[in-house]
Amino acid sequence: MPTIEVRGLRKTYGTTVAVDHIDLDVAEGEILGILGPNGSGKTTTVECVAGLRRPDAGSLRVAGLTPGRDRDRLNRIVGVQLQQAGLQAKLTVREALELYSSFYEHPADGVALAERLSLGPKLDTRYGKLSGGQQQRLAIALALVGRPRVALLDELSTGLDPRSRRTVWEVVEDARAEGTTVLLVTHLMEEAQYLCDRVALFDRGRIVALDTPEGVVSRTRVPTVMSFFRTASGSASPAGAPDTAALAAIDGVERVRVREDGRIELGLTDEAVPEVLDRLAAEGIRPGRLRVVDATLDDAFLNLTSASADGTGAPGTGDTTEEA
Ligand SMILES: Nc1ncnc2c1ncn2[C@@H]1O[C@H](COP(=O)(O)OP(=O)(O)OP(=O)(O)O)[C@@H](O)[C@H]1O
Repeated sequence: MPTIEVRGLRKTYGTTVAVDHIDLDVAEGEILGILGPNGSGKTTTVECVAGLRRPDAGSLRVAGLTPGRDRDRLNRIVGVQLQQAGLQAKLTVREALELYSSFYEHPADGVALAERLSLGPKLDTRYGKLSGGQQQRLAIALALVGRPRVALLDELSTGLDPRSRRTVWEVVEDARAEGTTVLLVTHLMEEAQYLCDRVALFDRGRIVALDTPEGVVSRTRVPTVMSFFRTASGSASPAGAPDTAALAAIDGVERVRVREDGRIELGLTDEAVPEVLDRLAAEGIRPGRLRVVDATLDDAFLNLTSASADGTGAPGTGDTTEEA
């Protein structure tokens, strides 16, 4: 039986449908990441799983318990990190850790966890006096200090510097190694790729892909990304506006865009790469600083989700720059 089971979840706020028809299983010991554009329903889903919001329809089970109904029992086995921690400003780091440890049967050593997250020197500092990054790390420590069976982490490392982020990832990995099942929301593709066994890609309140990070990437019809600066043959200078329509017409080319820095980027099949090079050569264009790389989760995200934030764009047109 999955540790987290979501079936047919629907949640509306007035006339806004935040999520609809969400089905999601998280296996014991799994780290599942939720990705998606702003307003696609990620936080709403996590808050429903945490029992903080009541769904309009659907069913939820967390370690055999029903969020909302079994609140007290759930609070003893679930650790939650929300975007707004909602801690009292006067509470010190040490007091907060002690308070949260007291909710659980077998908590970790809170001071050691704080030290790991570089909060050792701040143990006697009040929450309200911590920097944003320190508050964020404390929220993560509080979510994990109880060695919870399930951790729900919303925007785990948003706003953290690269070193802190890496430490946070290691802390989450260690929690999983001790048996914690993790559902996390992230905007960082690197984080999803590093940490998550599977990712659920949300778009406009629905799941549009649910697979391993590699599986989601392979689902886009463009396994390869080729990019270059357009320079005239024998010259290093830019050679004017590119004919993106001609490139887009090549068989196997799915997407062409001109990035802000002028780099031309194509999403395409492997087979189309020589075709594109031939076309450029025929037109007397020398591709400058040519890069041909495998598509990443970033590319899949752009390819599979709506163009604009908050779900007003059409699916599959992930770029806001020029599109051919
Ligand atoms: N308390 C609320 N009252 C009214 N509408 C809400 C409320 N919370 C969320 N919404 C709306 O529900 C939709 C989903 O919001 P949600 O916060 O779940 O998205 P999200 O994917 O977590 O977004 P973000 O990446 O910006 O955090 C959005 O249209 C949002 O405006």
